Amino acid sequence: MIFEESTDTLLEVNSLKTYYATKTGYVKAVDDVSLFLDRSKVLGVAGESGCGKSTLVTTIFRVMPRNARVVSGEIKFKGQDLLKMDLKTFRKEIVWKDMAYIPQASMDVLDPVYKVKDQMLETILAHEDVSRAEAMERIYRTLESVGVPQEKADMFPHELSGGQRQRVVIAMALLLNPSMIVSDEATTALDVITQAKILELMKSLQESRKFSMMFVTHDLSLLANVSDSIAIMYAGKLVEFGDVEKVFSNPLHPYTQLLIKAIPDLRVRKQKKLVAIPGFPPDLENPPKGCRFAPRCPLAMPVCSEREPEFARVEGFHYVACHAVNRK
Ligand SMILES: Nc1ncnc2c1ncn2[C@@H]1O[C@H](COP(=O)(O)OP(=O)(O)OP(=O)(O)O)[C@@H](O)[C@H]1O
Repeated sequence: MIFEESTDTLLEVNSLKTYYATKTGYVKAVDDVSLFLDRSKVLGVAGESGCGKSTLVTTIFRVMPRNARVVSGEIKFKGQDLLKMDLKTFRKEIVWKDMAYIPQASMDVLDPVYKVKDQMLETILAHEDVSRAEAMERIYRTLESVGVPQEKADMFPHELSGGQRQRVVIAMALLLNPSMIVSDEATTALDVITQAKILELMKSLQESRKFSMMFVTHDLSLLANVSDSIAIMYAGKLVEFGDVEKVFSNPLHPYTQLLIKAIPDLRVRKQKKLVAIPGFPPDLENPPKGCRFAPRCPLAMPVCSEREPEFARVEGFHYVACHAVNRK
């Protein structure tokens, strides 16, 4: 799928399908997803747990579980299909250097047996031909830019608080000055105040350093103030994609509408009753025919359980896959 709205494309995911092989069949975790991210922009990706967000991210970084297969599609980064690159070259030339990853669990990146500075040093020296002294200088500068005092560099990850560890992981991601940073539920494990601080830090770093960011979360409310565009996933499918203002002010897909209704309004003291979405996401090994959201959809029509809705442009940079919207 070609998106005309992309003016300065950095990342382009085209018709991507990533399935997991199981004893009984295939879990269609990412099933024909297309999206893009422009340079110096932020793309927010949201959806309930199990909708395929992490599978999308691990496919981009080629760190999928062993039973995962890319069935079809391409992931173009700076015009080059990452899935076709030799894995060794990809790891040496692209990962960390040009695109970095901040996962939910900081300990997935930080090795507990290395001091912070030694891990950071290794990351720099594995990719760049610089002296140790230059590398150390950069480590201290980067730690400072994320609000971690230099002396913490001598500590082991377990000696830091959860928030500090997450800041160190952000510093790791920044070390080689990548063009894109992907954050997968990077603030989820933190308390609400630390979460807000980390989010603010990531946004200010993105603005000052001008990298592109893909921010993945199950919490749509986090995306309103940081994103330029929003992609909503449901059961392995992209159901809505567009400019952040369009998606928040005029959500078109019934699933997006329900997600937005479920966001508490912090300005109101007495909360109206929050709307929980009834039912559960489908089994991705045997997804329902037609629209995967139809069994839970308040607007479902007979056609919805017959035919899959087309992912189509509604107006400007705003796409949706819904029979009810697209037939209007
Ligand atoms: N290794 C695996 N083998 C089989 N199925 C898997 C595997 N990993 C994930 N899945 C399934 O693939 C689907 C998508 O999972 P994924 O982790 O990508 O979703 P998610 O939106 O990131 O959820 P969460 O936020 O809970 O991680 C889910 O149904 C999940 O159970």
